[in-house]
Amino acid sequence: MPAVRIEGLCKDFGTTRVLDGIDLDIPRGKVTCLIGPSGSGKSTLLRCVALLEEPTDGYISINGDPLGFDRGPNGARVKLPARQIRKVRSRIGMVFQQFNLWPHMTAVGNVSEALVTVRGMSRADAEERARKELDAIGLGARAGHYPSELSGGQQQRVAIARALALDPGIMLFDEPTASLDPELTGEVLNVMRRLAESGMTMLVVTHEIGFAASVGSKIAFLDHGRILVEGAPGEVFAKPREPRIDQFLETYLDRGAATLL
Ligand SMILES: Nc1ncnc2c1ncn2[C@@H]1O[C@H](COP(=O)(O)OP(=O)(O)OP(=O)(O)O)[C@@H](O)[C@H]1O
Repeated sequence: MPAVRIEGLCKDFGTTRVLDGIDLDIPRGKVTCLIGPSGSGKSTLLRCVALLEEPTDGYISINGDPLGFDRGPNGARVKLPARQIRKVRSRIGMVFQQFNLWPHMTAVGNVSEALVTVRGMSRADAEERARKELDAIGLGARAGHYPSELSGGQQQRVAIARALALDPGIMLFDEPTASLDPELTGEVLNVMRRLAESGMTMLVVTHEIGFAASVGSKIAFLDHGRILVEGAPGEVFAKPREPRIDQFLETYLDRGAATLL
């Protein structure tokens, strides 16, 4: 059973259909990357899996458990009760393009807060756990620093530690390096690469084609709300390619990635 199964997923904003019947399995313990032109629906798809957007139609399941909606009698689509939704949703961690750290809290405060408020841990236990998470991503020495005292790359690593502290089974990343200067991108990608090596199930929206080609075991190329091509990097990027993928690569391919393809 895949970690995440997406079936017939559709999302409309007003009269515009942004996701148009997405079927995708996210394998357990692997990295799946969503790539595609701007506006193709990548973030919307990820946000539906995180339940930050309510799908207009279709189904998502996490380890076989329905997320948000289930099939009811007579094939009707039934919204699940809030408590059930929260339980399945709690297995998912998410990292955004913007780091969204609390400015008035230190790194350790940012990582430990949800452990206290959501998981009910004591403040002392939560801070001990937070320090371990920060150590693991090389930020142990910055535990007492405020976000304004950290670089963008360090702030994003704190955001990753914050998500990991809640022990998610699946991590979603929405263009986590898009707001970083190129010299800070590498440190965040390295943390993600190590997380992948540890066997974390990851779904990553990225324009970092080199990362997708080297770390992703599955790539889904979205175009106008549909999956145009899906497969291992070797299949998706093999020549001759879909003309839409060629066009996309011309726009986004950096020199580092060009040597990989
Ligand atoms: N809340 C919203 N209300 C209305 N339209 C939206 C909303 N969110 C996204 N859209 C539209 O849905 C389409 C897909 O957006 P989405 O952000 O999912 O694309 P994307 O592939 O992630 O793009 P990018 O690479 O630029 O981030 C776009 O046309 C966008 O304008």
